Amino acid sequence: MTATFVLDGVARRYTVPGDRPWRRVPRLALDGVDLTVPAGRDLAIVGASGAGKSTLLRLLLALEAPDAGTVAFRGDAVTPRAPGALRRAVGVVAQDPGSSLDPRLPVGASLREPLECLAVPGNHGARVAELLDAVGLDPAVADRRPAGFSGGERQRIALARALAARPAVLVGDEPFSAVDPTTRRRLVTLVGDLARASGTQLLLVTHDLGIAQRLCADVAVLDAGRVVETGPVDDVFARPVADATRTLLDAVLPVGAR
Ligand SMILES: Nc1ncnc2c1ncn2[C@@H]1O[C@H](COP(=O)(O)OP(=O)(O)OP(=O)(O)O)[C@@H](O)[C@H]1O
Repeated sequence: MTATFVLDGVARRYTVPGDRPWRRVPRLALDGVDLTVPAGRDLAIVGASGAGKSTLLRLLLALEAPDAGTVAFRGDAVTPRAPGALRRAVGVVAQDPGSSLDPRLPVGASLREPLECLAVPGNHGARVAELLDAVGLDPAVADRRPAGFSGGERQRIALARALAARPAVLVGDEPFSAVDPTTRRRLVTLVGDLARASGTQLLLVTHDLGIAQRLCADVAVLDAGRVVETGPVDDVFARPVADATRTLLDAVLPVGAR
């Protein structure tokens, strides 16, 4: 079966302010990344702050082009100019639900948007009600604007929006970080259940190794712009090979210990 994503020798360079106001220096956010995401295998991308995780997602989503190397989605090269089938097949949920929900629109209209943009057949009103119900909200709230919801509720709505057009792949950049631990636990279970029910493949960036293990079969560890370890999440966490993986595992605070 064709892999969902294949990255081959991908590099991404930004220029950032240097030691003088007029100086700009290059910073390599991704440095020769080779990564294959097989179809049907949920993948967590983990790594320290600044390792390049969000940059990797932006390239996978064809929001930015690599400076070197190629990104392919289901066998076809993707770039911002030629995203191909990517936009239709992938739902995206960001860390900050505010960024995916228009504050001026009632949430029902926000949920309808992807259905209309992608000309999804069927009754959109009924689908919106079904989505709100699936994420544990009363469909009657469709008339309210995002400001009328808590952070956790907004994150649920953002999730419903990302799943609205029944994407083959759900890409999330820290989608559970903006909520309290109880809501997070509920959302993690919800995402797992919804993804399983609809056969949606998950591709998640997370700092939370527990979430990575709970939701994903595989993990890729990023360090300083390189993939330093990949494999089944249980194996990698039980027998880490890369120093960066060990450092991440050592940093997890066990509850109950002092
Ligand atoms: N638009 C940009 N302009 C300049 N530098 C950038 C830009 N985006 C990312 N970088 C730099 O590239 C590197 C990787 O950033 P990225 O956001 O991908 O890391 P990350 O692993 O997602 O970090 P975090 O976990 O803190 O979100 C960092 O050094 C960052 O400062």
